[in-house]
Amino acid sequence: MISGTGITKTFRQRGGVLGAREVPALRGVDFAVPKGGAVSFIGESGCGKTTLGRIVAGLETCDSGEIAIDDVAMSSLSHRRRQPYFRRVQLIHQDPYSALNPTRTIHQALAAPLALRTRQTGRPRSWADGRAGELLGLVGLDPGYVLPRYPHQLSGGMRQRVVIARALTVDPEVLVADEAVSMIDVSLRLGILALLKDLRERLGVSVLFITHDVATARYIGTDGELYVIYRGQVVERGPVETVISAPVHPYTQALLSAIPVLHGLESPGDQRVVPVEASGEASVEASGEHPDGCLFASRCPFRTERCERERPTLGRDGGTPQEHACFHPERRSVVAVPVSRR
Ligand SMILES: Nc1ncnc2c1ncn2[C@@H]1O[C@H](COP(=O)(O)OP(=O)(O)OP(=O)(O)O)[C@@H](O)[C@H]1O
Repeated sequence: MISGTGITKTFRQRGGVLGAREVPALRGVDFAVPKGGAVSFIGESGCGKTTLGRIVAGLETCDSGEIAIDDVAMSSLSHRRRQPYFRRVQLIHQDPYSALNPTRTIHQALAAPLALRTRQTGRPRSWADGRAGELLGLVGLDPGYVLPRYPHQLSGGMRQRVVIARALTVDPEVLVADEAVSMIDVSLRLGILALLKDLRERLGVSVLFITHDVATARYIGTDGELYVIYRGQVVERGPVETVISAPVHPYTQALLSAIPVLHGLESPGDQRVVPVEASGEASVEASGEHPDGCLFASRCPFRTERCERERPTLGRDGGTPQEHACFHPERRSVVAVPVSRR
């Protein structure tokens, strides 16, 4: 079990005509990934998803807040004593090509972490060779074909499976999948998602899934939780199906309404929510408009004077089944953006 409380991170960006500026990437994020569970974070580009994934995997530190692994607060440990805990959390990047050394065969890529694991667990050296084949089989690859090859000799989907196999060498308890299928050919994506789902079931590994795509979040964990993140703040959180079928925060509604559908197949609805702008950077720039108010106020069609003055926090006000950070939570029909069949 891994959890985060009040995770906050601000980056200082240099350069540009305005000189240095502070970019709040995460603003007090709370989360919990139960053992064997699936939690998805969804939001537009720049909302802080990758930063959160890196903090959870121990690759980045937060400015304030606490990460706890199996109820042990990471801040209470020295850097060295933290490492065995963070080893239980493995990050799977979106780009499987850059994650693998192009000058090493897959056998070599797996041999190093397996040699370490062999020493840690006191197993005989011969165990590592057998384990490499076992792990490749587990992720749906033929070891005889894959082991002697270099990354460029494999397809994107196969490379991502190798990256997942390498993550499994240390027997992790949590996989953090950051846009794990976004750089893979569309035809191969479903296979990788099915694999992550299968690993959850077979190995009991938890998955923290980071995506901008509602459909993949739904696929990975229909029994899990969905966190909708906007400019570093969680604005809606609840069971995946509840949040997707009955979103109450206008941002979630806008995010869902931005899903294109073919003419004639739109969801029925009577109230249109403004689609989300493509650029997260643009919304960051808009932050000056309501410095103390709701982060979404400047783009929200339902804002009131209170929203511009006060920032809502995550809670269940209004009797909704899911948590939300909105003064006007309401189920509104989401009308997907129609696109032409041609
Ligand atoms: N190392 C860094 N230095 C400065 N700013 C950063 C750094 N990493 C992230 N940021 C900024 O923090 C904000 C959140 O970035 P992050 O990559 O976490 O978002 P994201 O939701 O994962 O976006 P994307 O889907 O485009 O990767 C962005 O405004 C980004 O420009």
